[in-house]
Amino acid sequence: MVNNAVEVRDLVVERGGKRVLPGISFAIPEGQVTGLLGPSGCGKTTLMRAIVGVQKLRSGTVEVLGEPAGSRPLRDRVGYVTQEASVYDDLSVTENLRFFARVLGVSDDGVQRSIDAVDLGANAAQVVGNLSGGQRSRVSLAVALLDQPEVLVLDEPTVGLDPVLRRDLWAMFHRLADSGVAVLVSSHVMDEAQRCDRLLLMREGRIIADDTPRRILDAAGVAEIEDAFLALVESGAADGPKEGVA
Ligand SMILES: Nc1ncnc2c1ncn2[C@@H]1O[C@H](COP(=O)(O)OP(=O)(O)OP(=O)(O)O)[C@@H](O)[C@H]1O
Repeated sequence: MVNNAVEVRDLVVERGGKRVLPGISFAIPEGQVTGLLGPSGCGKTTLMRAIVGVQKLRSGTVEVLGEPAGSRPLRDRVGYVTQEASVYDDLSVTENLRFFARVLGVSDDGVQRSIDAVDLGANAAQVVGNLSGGQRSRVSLAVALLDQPEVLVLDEPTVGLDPVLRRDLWAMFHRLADSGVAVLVSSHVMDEAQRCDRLLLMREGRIIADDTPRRILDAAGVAEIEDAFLALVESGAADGPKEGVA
């Protein structure tokens, strides 16, 4: 049986006076890579913020590993990588990792393991300020991996990466999932959909599909997720809240 790492019920979030999430419910299983896909501005980041517990909720509940999102017992069990690299530009890759390892109480073995996991071994001694955008975001990812989280939330981790690196990162997400981690990856690029075990398709704050890529394609009778998305929008699936927790 697949256990759910995250359960969201009737979640309503308002930002700047606007209802960004109008009341959504869904679950994210452990041991799988779940893709959160939808156009820019549809609410992906807001939803991820709610899952990691840094977003004020208007109503509804978000449970992670059986605990309220953001609660103390989850501190070292949930990893979050934002779109902005949150590392020190004037330190090298290794120095950054050592710094955060000390803060988190992780041994130096963890530093090397994290650097290897994101394939930055060749850049380990380089100052982060001199790295490319994609390399910098991989340093943030390495930091998030330090304490071996059970839930890993990644906001558009593959933006701007070349195809080889993208492929390698997706392979790493699947390795983590195979070890039991619930990996949630957002993207506004629909062609990343096929790399996910499950998909949450999102539009204007609502989840319009929650299933495997195969079943979403079959249900719409199309070959591409982008076409399935369009078919769901045209069929009106995007107009009302989707009921139930998968
Ligand atoms: N700090 C904020 N104050 C007010 N409104 C906000 C704030 N941050 C985001 N919003 C609004 O909330 C909505 C959802 O934004 P969000 O960043 O969650 O979307 P997204 O799907 O992650 O977009 P992207 O793919 O471009 O990152 C947008 O309409 C946005 O304008």
